[in-house]
Amino acid sequence: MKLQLAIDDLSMEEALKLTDSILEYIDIIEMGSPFLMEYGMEAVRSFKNRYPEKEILADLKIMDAGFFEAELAFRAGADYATVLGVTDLLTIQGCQDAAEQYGRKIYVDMICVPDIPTRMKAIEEIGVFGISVHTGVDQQAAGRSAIDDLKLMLEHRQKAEISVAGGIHSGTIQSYIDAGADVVISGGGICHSENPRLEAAKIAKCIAERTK
Ligand SMILES: O=C(CO)[C@H](O)[C@H](O)COP(=O)(O)O
Repeated sequence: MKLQLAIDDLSMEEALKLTDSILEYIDIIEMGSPFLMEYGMEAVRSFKNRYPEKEILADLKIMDAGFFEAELAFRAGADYATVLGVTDLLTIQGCQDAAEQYGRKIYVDMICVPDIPTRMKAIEEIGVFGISVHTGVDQQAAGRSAIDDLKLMLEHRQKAEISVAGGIHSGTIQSYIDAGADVVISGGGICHSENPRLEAAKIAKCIAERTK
């Protein structure tokens, strides 16, 4: 089980300082969608250069032009790019083609997919590396959590890795671990904690105990 730090709404300076301070606890560094809107692919290049031993995920949430947009991320050094599960399967296939050409990986973000089991089957046929359960920030504000969708996706997965995001922090991580996610993603839980290093350490400790 891996821990993915999502960097969404920090400045570049804040993001580098925070990442430096918690590096030992994280496996994947996500360049979040708002962070990429602010800094573009230069953010991916900078983070890959500074942390070559870590995996970098570009959360592009691709909706169209799958090959072209995924290629932008891979050329900048991303190990993973994301595409939306609600888009056309041709777009997801384009992303997968780019991943195969560059030797990298795609995660399909299932935010707002109405019929998860049916869509998962079609997505798995494309052969993507991973599928993400995602309860978005706006959905979290309306009181939703990702745990039920995670359980549903784990029930229906064939071989894709499953990651989960949606307001996860040290107080809620245990249920996601117990359910059996392959990757847990924490953004605001770590980045907006009063003590991000302590928060990341607590999450990493729960994960380490599970994998003992
Ligand atoms: O993709 C995202 C928002 O669209 C976030 O990166 C993801 O939801 C993780 O952040 P948080 O833990 O704050 O929910």
